[in-house]
Amino acid sequence: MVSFNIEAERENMASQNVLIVDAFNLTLSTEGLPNPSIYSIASQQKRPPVVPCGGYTNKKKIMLQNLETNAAAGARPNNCWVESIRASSPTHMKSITPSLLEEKRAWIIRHPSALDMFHEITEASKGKQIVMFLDYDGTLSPIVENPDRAFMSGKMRRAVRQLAKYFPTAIVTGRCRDKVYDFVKLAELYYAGSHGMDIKGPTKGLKYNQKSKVVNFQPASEFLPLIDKVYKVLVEKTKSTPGARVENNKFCISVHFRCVDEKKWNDLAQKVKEVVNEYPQLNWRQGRMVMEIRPKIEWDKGKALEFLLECLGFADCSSVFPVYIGDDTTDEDAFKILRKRGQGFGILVSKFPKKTSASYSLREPDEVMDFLQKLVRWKRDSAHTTKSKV
Ligand SMILES: O=P(O)(O)OC[C@H]1O[C@H](O[C@H]2O[C@H](CO)[C@@H](O)[C@H](O)[C@H]2O)[C@H](O)[C@@H](O)[C@@H]1O
Repeated sequence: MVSFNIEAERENMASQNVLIVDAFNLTLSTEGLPNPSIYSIASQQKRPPVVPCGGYTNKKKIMLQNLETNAAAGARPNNCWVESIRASSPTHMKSITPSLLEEKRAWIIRHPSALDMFHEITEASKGKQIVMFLDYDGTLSPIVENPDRAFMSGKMRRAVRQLAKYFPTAIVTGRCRDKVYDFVKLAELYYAGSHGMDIKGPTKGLKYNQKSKVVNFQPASEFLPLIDKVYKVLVEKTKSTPGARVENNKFCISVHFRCVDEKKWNDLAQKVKEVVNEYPQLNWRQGRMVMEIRPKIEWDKGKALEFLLECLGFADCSSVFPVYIGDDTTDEDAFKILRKRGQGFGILVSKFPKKTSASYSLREPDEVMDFLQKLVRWKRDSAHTTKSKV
């Protein structure tokens, strides 16, 4: 039986900018498009072809608006984007109806809980080397208002430490690598910061494969001075917007609006857009109540995943089983790569139906921890069984 807390669902939808619209009889999907975030009905002339999205049926539709498309086209920030976030906030959103609950059930069938499907997942991994990829915010730590206080719990840290004893483990995050290391504090992990643009291998040597290489990779290093400069400009430009916060993530910049009065969202987006428009080498996309500004290079979390597999000596290996767990639109790049390779699985952390290329779901960081602990117990038990047979 699927049950969920409506208020929590609303908050989650609001924080991830998903809008459920009664009035439109359209179904939009981001299938097959680069970096899907949110597609807008209002920007129909510009939006890429619409593909029916089989899962979302009936009168209620998920309306998606792609900020990145607008940004790339040099458009003004789309009012529809602000409207979509506003309309999905707890105070504005319409009630959750039986048909939405029905959609939720249908979604869970397509993206079942990785905890419920644990046996199937481990069966599929048999004889293969599991490699773990973990996003940070919203996956290992709960979403909080102040990004500097997004601490992971001691229990979660112990779970990740145990995990890394059995499987090569990487943190793949939009954050600056040093900052995420300060939160995670585990030297035995691989870290891919700035959405994969800053990758470093373990400082505490762990060798899983004789072919593995030392890792230290920064594909956007020439953008460093530009990012620094634009960060300063954005701080200056947004300082008059109460609650706005600009975070320097080394190779990218986050402009947070979680604490900004929603009446000011449009203004803020306009300011950010004006700055980004002056630098054709940069673009932006949307995360959870955040605008992410980054270099226009062909690099993302999916590419980082492939790069790390290669470093670990698993480039053309059919016996590797990558598992990627993440909650944000930027994690979709990695989920897609796994589908394309036909290896391993993506697990989306979300409490509500959301278009995703992940195969499974987990509702929140606590469930991620349960899953990681279960994986460690399973590995320990199977190692024990193998030994006793010998
Ligand atoms: O790839 P991730 O590890 O998920 O990082 C993406 C962004 O996460 C952080 O922002 C998000 O979490 C904050 C703390 O819970 C929250 O306040 C914010 O609204 C979220 O968007 C981080 O601060 C950003 O720099 C990352 O890019």
